[in-house]
Amino acid sequence: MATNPTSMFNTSSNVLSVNIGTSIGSMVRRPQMRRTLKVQETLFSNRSFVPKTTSTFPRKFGTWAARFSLKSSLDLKLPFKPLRLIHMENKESSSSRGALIVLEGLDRCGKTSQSGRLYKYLEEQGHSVESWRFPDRNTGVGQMISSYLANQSQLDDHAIHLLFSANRWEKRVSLVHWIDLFVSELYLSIPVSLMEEKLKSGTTLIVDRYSYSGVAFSYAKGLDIGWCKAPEIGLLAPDLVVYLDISPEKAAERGGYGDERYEQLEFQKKVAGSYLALRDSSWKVIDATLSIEDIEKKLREVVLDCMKACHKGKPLSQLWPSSV
Ligand SMILES: Nc1ncnc2c1ncn2[C@@H]1O[C@H](COP(=O)(O)OP(=O)(O)OP(=O)(O)O)[C@@H](O)[C@H]1O
Ligand SMILES: Cc1cn([C@H]2C[C@H](O)[C@@H](COP(=O)(O)O)O2)c(=O)[nH]c1=O
Repeated sequence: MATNPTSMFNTSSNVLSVNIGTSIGSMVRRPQMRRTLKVQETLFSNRSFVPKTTSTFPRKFGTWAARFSLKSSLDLKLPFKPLRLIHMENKESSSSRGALIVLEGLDRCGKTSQSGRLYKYLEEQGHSVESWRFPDRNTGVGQMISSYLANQSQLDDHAIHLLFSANRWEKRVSLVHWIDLFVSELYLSIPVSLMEEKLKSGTTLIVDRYSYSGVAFSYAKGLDIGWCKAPEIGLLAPDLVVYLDISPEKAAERGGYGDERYEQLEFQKKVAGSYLALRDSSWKVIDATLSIEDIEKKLREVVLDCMKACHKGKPLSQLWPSSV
């Protein structure tokens, strides 16, 4: 039995498969479970809901329950058999999509300044673009992270690592799509990947820090690199990672340095070493000690190239590109 939820689903096709029988059966019998079901389905979200390797007992029970519930309890005359698969073709072509651009680097290297400038430029050029950042401190998980970074709370290194990762997973899925199953109170939620959906609809995402920060900072604390990467597996892989390269000493001279937990020279030196271990073919390195304007120019070049490739049909992929 697969242990990684994402590995249980067919991610290569643009088809959504929903085992309606099982879901309706459970929902009709125990309406209070509807919320739970949605959460479970959200956790297992991807292109197909039906795990291929799960035990058959719950599925068969769900089938029976669906038939029993729908025929006997409610005596509903539904225009479909209780158990069937819905195949929803995703009309959005994978050929013309936005790019997932990630900015990485040591604290104070200039990511936020460059994200803002890049966003403004792309928007002015008429591109559909959004600026994201991790940690997203607006969510419940993000607030715990923020309090930890501000030294207002203490957490085990593994625990904070998992919170950072959870903060990325919670931005991956949004429950915005619902299918009306012809019965007023019965709704089946279709989890939609927030990030994937945006990219497929043509929006380019500029993301200030991503999984690479997650691994680099925890690995710098001495945690096992494979362990650090594991919770990131299955998140979308960036199309481009721009590493803003600055020495820890120079970064420490910049304004605002030292405000948060990790902004300490010796630790940042270790983080710089961790980043080196993470570089792969999706990375471009830009000298972050250049003027803001020069960095901006170089950044635009690599970003526009990447956006062109995505527009032409470069497929989306998942982390982690190399073996853990
Ligand atoms: N190229 C640059 N040259 C000199 N100073 C810069 C440059 N880029 C940014 N700065 C300054 O460095 C400081 C940090 O910049 P910024 O907030 O953009 O970095 P950051 O990487 O987002 O930081 P953090 O990771 O700590 O949030 C700011 O005071 C900013 O004005
Ligand atoms: C995403 C992420 C971040 N961190 C660290 C890196 C920084 O020191 C802070 C975030 O600060 P910012 O000013 O908001 O960029 O958190 C981390 O350790 N793990 C992560 O996944």
